[in-house]
Amino acid sequence: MANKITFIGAGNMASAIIGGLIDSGVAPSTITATAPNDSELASIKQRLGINTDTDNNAAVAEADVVVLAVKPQIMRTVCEALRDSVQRQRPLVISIAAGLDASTIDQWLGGNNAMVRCMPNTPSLVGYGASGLYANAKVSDEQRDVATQLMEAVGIVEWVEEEALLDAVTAVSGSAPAYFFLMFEAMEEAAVKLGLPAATARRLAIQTALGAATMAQQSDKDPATLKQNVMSPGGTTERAIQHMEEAQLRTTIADAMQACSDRAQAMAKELSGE
Ligand SMILES: NC(=O)C1=CN([C@@H]2O[C@H](COP(=O)(O)OP(=O)(O)OC[C@H]3O[C@@H](n4cnc5c(N)ncnc54)[C@H](O)[C@@H]3O)[C@@H](O)[C@H]2O)C=CC1
Ligand SMILES: O=C(O)[C@@H]1CCC=N1
Repeated sequence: MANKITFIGAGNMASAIIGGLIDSGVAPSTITATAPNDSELASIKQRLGINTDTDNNAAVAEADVVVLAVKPQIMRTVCEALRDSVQRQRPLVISIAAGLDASTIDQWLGGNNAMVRCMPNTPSLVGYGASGLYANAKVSDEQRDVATQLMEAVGIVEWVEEEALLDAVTAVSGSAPAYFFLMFEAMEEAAVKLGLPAATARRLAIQTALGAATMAQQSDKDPATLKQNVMSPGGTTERAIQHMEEAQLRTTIADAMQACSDRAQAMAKELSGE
């Protein structure tokens, strides 16, 4: 891992990644996180033993890697204020902000930067993240490895070679935890109608999702085969799946993911000021 990593922003995602890095053996003394006020930083400093700073420029001055982990809406202001420090230091810049193109952030930072754009998801907070990564032409193989290691500290990593594909990543993993949470809500409501206590239903549904995901991950069979294995001919599962297919669940999912990807594109335009 590179010598010095600075996180601009010390919120949920930054602290999840920092926690993962420390668990994977990175020395806390090599990590710095920034935020506008000391009270937020005090708790992360105490919990994780890292360096903290309320001055973004000072924190970037010696960094090999800068992770931009502020909300997309304030990214422009934050980057423009960092421009001189970044141009002087030339770190690898990794943005985890949703909906902001690498080229837009690069411009705000003065241009010609080695930029990685990452689309993470919230299960990164519990070490089960799934991140899509894209690198611009300035990023070296070594820097790619650094970005991979960084995001693998909180889950799995997939690289895409075209930035536009991050919109598809947003649809399949960035936003997707919410699809499964919706499924849990719906299953719990339906189970309550069938007579189960809500807490029992929730526990059973969540454990079933965990079990199905673990099986799908560990098995050499594809999801269609695993599904078929649950469906006894003329049995209960077959009836449930038949109902979902007739109700066009696949089309609903496809349409939802298309809408998600379309919104990612529109957000990129809005946020870049186009
Ligand atoms: N794909 C996804 O599901 C997710 C993507 N993200 C992306 O990660 C980024 C961070 O999100 P969260 O950690 O959830 O946000 P958060 O609100 O928890 O953290 C933002 C941090 O930025 C700090 N901050 C605000 N102004 C600052 C400034 N001028 N200088 C330095 N720090 C400043 C705040 O104090 C806070 O520590 C966002 O851009 C978001 O789009 C985050 C969560 C999930
Ligand atoms: O909903 C959003 O806009 C962000 C991007 C991916 C997950 N959350």
